[in-house]
Amino acid sequence: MEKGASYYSVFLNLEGRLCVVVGGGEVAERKVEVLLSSGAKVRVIAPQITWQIEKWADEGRIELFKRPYRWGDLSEAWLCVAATDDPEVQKEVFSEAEERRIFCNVVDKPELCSFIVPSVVRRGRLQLAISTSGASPAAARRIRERLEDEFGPEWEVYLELMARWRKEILSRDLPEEKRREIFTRLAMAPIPEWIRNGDWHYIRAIAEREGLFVEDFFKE
Ligand SMILES: C[C@@]1(CC(=O)O)C2=NC(=C\c3[nH]c(c(CCC(=O)O)c3CC(=O)O)Cc3[nH]c(c(CC(=O)O)c3CCC(=O)O)/C=C3\N/C(=C\2)[C@@H](CCC(=O)O)[C@]3(C)CC(=O)O)/[C@H]1CCC(=O)O
Ligand SMILES: NC(=O)c1ccc[n+]([C@@H]2O[C@H](COP(=O)([O-])OP(=O)(O)OC[C@H]3O[C@@H](n4cnc5c(N)ncnc54)[C@H](O)[C@@H]3O)[C@@H](O)[C@H]2O)c1
Repeated sequence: MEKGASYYSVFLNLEGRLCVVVGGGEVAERKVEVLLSSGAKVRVIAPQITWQIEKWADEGRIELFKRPYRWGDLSEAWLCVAATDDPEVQKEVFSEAEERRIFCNVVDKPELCSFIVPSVVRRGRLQLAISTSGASPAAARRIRERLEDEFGPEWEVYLELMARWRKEILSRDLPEEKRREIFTRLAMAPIPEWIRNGDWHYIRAIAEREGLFVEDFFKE
């Protein structure tokens, strides 16, 4: 059985960092969209582009070089994506990336990728990233759809609440063990379910028990 790479999962902070996408078709567009939502500075290099990529360029959200890729285009990049329909160009982009030690996603060749992109469920600060290590992108999508049903929008609210409580608890002068006990108690409570059902009184009760504040969080 073909084994493939054993990938290392990370969450990159791309805020303000240049990411170069070579190619401007449907797949490039999908990759650009995710890069933009991660705060990356995006440069697209392609002679033909989708209307959406054109629109992002017109709005100044991305930089667009409307021409074929040439060696040197990756010089300032932190990360790149090769999303053309030309296998030769894909190889050239990958070899420039390797030479410059820039991570490169070659969308039609998992063997050439130095990183691959997961399927993601996003709920505010929660991200569930799913990968099949390239075995089946369609299966990754299916798993995402199942997780989307299980982890609804209430998880965004829940994590805002937990982040706020965590900050408050950390500001108390408590021994680490005590703190951990509180975090565990809060994490074990079915708070997302209560949020979903609008059971604010349960949430208020658990907060009060821990001496936490919720009044201005839920505007009923
Ligand atoms: C997760 C997601 C993120 C994203 O693209 O940003 C993603 N592909 C998605 C969807 C998707 N891609 C394809 C289909 C059609 C069905 C099918 O072929 O299965 C569907 C399903 C659909 O569109 O419904 C076709 C396809 N994809 C790749 C190849 C080449 C090959 O495998 O050889 C071909 C054949 C091309 C052809 O022959 O024409 C390769 C890759 N696609 C990956 C990621 C990486 C591995 C991810 C993993 O498995 O862990 C990897 C290795 C490289 C990379 O792109 O990073 C996104 C899910 C979005 C969502 O959640 O809905
Ligand atoms: N990874 C994935 O999720 C996934 C999904 C579907 C398809 N694919 C594969 O990804 C590839 C791209 O798919 P698509 O539908 O976006 O293709 P497409 O035909 O819509 O777009 C190809 C793009 O490549 C550009 N291009 C061609 N030569 C170039 C060059 N020398 N320099 C710069 N840009 C150049 C074109 O201008 C065009 O914008 C295909 O090989 C496809 O099989 C990958």
